[in-house]
Amino acid sequence: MSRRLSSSSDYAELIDKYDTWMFDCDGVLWQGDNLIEGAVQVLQLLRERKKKVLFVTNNATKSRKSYKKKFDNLGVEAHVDEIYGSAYATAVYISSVLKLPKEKKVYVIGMAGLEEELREEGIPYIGGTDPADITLESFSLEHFDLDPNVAAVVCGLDTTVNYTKLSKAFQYLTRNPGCHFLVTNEDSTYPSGHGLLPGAGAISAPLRYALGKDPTSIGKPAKTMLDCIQAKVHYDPTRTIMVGDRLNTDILFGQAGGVSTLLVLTGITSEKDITGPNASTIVPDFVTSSIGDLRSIDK
Ligand SMILES: O=C(O)[C@H](O)[C@H](O)COP(=O)(O)O
Ligand SMILES: [Mg+2]
Repeated sequence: MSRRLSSSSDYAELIDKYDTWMFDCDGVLWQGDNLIEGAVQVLQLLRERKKKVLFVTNNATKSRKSYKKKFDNLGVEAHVDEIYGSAYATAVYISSVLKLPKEKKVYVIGMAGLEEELREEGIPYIGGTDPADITLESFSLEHFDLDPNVAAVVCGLDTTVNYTKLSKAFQYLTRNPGCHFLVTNEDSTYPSGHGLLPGAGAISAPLRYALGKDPTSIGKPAKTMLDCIQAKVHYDPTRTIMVGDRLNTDILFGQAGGVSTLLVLTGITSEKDITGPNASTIVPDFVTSSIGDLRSIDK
């Protein structure tokens, strides 16, 4: 049973109990470019109390550096080494786990953030934002030159996905022996500033169906994301809390990582998902309406 938080003493107790705060982004700190009310003040009061603040997002459209710009633009204090995105974790997974030979490259279904993190890790790639692939022309297999050096296909949230990208990815995954099928994350939906949109999981779904096989998923709740953080940050899991808006990514991620979990209802998950006959079997430790609620300790 989750503990519902509502009073300023509840929040004061919570803040005293945890030294490291892992924050999901979409649906917790913001929706699109709209900040959640009180999010900035809460991050400030945690920093004033010398708490470690980390940002752990499945959104692969941005790199850590472009996220830093978003934080700056929104007036939220954040540092690149506090930001862990699935694009970064995917690039690190390819360089440190797959260790592709240097002549090998990745075919990308995804956006600039993913490409930037691949470049940062020195991983060559094709596809992605290449205008040749962002086309409404019908795909011609007859004129398609298969690149034998493509050793992995990576699929993330891509608002320019089309039949050409899916077809090229399908060719590499079915014709290049041992070609790895990776997805940055599997979120079914994305909480934009104007409502729900299909998520990264919906972008890779056609490929999974066509291939009849599941990819390796890097983002939350996968351990690969936690490995990425633990490689850089020391924290005590018993004094760490993961704050998220999605049960099957953020809360499962926290539970798998042995840290406590706080669910907020400003994003994907709503009251009906956690109460009543159809309540999820994923049960967070704590629930509160919004991250902004924690401001009440200062009142
Ligand atoms: O479709 C997606 O990629 C997700 O909806 C989105 O990116 C989730 O981001 P997060 O809530 O983990 O910050
Ligand atoms: Mg979220």
